[in-house]
Amino acid sequence: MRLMISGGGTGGHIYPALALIEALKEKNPDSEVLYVGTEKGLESRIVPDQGIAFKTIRIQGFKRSLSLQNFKTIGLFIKSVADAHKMIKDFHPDVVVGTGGYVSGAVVFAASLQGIPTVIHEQNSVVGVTNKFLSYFVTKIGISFEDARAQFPAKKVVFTGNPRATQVASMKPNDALSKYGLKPDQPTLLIFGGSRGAERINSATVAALPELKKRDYQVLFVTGRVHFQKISDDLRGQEIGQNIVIRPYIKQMPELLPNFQAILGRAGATSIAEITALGIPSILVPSPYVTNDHQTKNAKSLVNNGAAELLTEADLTGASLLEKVDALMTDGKKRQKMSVAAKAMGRPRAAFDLLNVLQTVIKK
Ligand SMILES: CC(=O)N[C@H]1[C@@H](OP(=O)(O)OP(=O)(O)OC[C@H]2O[C@@H](n3ccc(=O)[nH]c3=O)[C@H](O)[C@@H]2O)O[C@H](CO)[C@@H](O)[C@@H]1O
Repeated sequence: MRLMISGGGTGGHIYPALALIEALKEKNPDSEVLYVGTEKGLESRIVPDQGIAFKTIRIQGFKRSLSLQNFKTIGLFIKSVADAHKMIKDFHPDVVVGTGGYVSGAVVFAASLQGIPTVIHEQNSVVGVTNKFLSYFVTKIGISFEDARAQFPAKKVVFTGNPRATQVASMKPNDALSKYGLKPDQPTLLIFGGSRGAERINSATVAALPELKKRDYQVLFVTGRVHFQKISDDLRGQEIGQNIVIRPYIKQMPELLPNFQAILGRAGATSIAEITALGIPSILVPSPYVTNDHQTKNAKSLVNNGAAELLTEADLTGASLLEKVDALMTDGKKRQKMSVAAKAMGRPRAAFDLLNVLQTVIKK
């Protein structure tokens, strides 16, 4: 198969694309893949690292309010569609896939204009702007939450789950924590705010550190690259504690994930796919800054099934974080229940189910 794929901006759009590529290479090692992203998005750091062919186009997002900038954006969109058009002509894909972000809008739209089979993948329960636009042109749409179905043309929708689930589901506990200076045999909590980090989760964690360092469990606190320097500066001279490790970003999240007894984090859709694939108990702090509050919806789908706990950003302080985390890390029975409930929601075959969708549109 010759696959052209595009997903950009944040990890939540990029990792599902990489997981789909991994599944394709497993089933069909001779496949050719070209990933199209932007220079500015996280994909320009993440994708070439994986040894995947990567090209960029320029694009920018629309402002939600009426703005002169939007005229420039329309100009850039037309140019980026033309650039994508040329890349498609050169690469001759059998299918073009978009996993979200503005860049996938230009690439998938250009492919559909050329009559090439196209598939988009929606990770969230509330559909993103780009995928909503593309849904009128594409051949098929893979979704990860049933709630998304009604927001798309019904005939095109296939429930696949999020391909990232497949990539992490097969991972077993291992000693990867030792690479970060943590003990593999000790209960460990991951605190992180999605692929870019979250300032409020970071500040609440920093406030809780003087207590966290006295605990029997370990904490891996991942700040997000942009926040790391400031946190390091703020903590300079303070004794952090042997059981706490602070990092800007984790490149090898799949191998680390099975080693956590619990996670405190945002409720981004790809994080949720990982949590449910592995059955990891979690405390979710949905970002209130995303379109239509979709992270709250993502989080509630777990909370309503007893798979996770909710901590709203409005209620998030060092003290409330500590209280929730302590309660979970010291109650093995509760974690066990949440783990079973979370795992029941997992979609470990998602990448292969999405791959099947690609194969059916190519055959057509
Ligand atoms: C602020 C924002 O717009 N967030 C959106 C973005 O979130 P975001 O990009 O944060 O995506 P998710 O939380 O869904 O996924 C983050 C991904 O990054 C990985 N990771 C994270 C940190 C790290 O150090 N290393 C690492 O590999 C995680 O393992 C996961 O695979 O896309 C999601 C999927 O469309 C949406 O649901 C979120 O609402």
